[in-house]
Amino acid sequence: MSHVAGRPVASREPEAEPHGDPAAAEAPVQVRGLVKKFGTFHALDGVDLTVERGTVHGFLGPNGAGKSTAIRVLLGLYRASSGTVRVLGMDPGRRPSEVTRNVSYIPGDTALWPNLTGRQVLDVLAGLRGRRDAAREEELMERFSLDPTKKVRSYSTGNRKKVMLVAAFAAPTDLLILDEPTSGLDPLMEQIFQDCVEEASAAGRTVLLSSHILSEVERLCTDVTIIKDGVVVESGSLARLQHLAAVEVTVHDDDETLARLAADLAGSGIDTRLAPGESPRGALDFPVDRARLPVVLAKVAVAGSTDVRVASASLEDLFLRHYEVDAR
Ligand SMILES: Nc1ncnc2c1ncn2[C@@H]1O[C@H](COP(=O)(O)OP(=O)(O)OP(=O)(O)O)[C@@H](O)[C@H]1O
Repeated sequence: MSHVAGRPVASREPEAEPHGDPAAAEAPVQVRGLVKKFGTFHALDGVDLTVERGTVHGFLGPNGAGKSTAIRVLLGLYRASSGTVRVLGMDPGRRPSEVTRNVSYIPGDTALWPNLTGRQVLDVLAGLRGRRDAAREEELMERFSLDPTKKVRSYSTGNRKKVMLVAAFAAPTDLLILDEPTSGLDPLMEQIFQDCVEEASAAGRTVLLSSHILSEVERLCTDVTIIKDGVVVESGSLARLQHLAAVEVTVHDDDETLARLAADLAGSGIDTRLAPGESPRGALDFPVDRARLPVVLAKVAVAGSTDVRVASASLEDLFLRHYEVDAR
């Protein structure tokens, strides 16, 4: 296998879809009504997902929501039970090898060949793909501080992940599908990962990023899809979803004024999270639907409070809304 080390590997099969093809004009990932059953269990139950060209799209959801299953269908590793799936203009169920050759994929569980060195793994992966940017691989190995001469079995979890990161970012692909790519990375490497995603995006590459690290998604992603129990519960641009979600209102004043305001708001059905008889202790801090904000501000004005702050929901607020329903 090491015979291909350090030099470009010739393509053994024809390219999937040349650029300029009508397929190049459509969104790199288009999924409609995707159902994936394991026996009678619906792991995915009618999922729609569109990842537009050049975007970094966050794919979020609680454990067991169906993210990895959906990603495996995108790569042709699982067959869809029903629905339509197009990746780079191809049906991965019918052309799995062409899809995998043209997509940089980091699986959630990084099982590599234990007897190969990091470099030999990169050789194999590049050989399977049929195209390689060896100079970029060297640069990324340096940035991720990866010693490619060690055998995989001696690598830590983080170092195994780095081999996949180097292979994914260095490969000359237009689409990266990354399934929890930073699990096991230390904060410094996480930072380098984020830089690499931003560089990929700046170069016009499209990224689908499954992650549990909300700060990572908030920094990197333009769009998000949140999935739960195999069903999409939110999807769209992050800015729009944050706009539609509840806002957080904070009012500072003396306790007497705040207690009066809380009672007034409660009379209009707005819960300020202040239990009966509880002191506001200098601040009221509560979420409210954006549509009801004018009512809240009118009551704040009547109370005579002037120290008021309104903040958009964070991705965490958005996400926890769905988690909290789960916990009930
Ligand atoms: N090969 C399989 N056979 C049977 N059930 C499976 C299989 N793969 C996944 N599942 C089930 O499908 C559901 C979705 O799993 P999946 O791994 O896609 O979730 P996930 O969103 O990636 O979760 P996590 O965040 O924990 O990685 C789970 O209930 C899981 O147990």
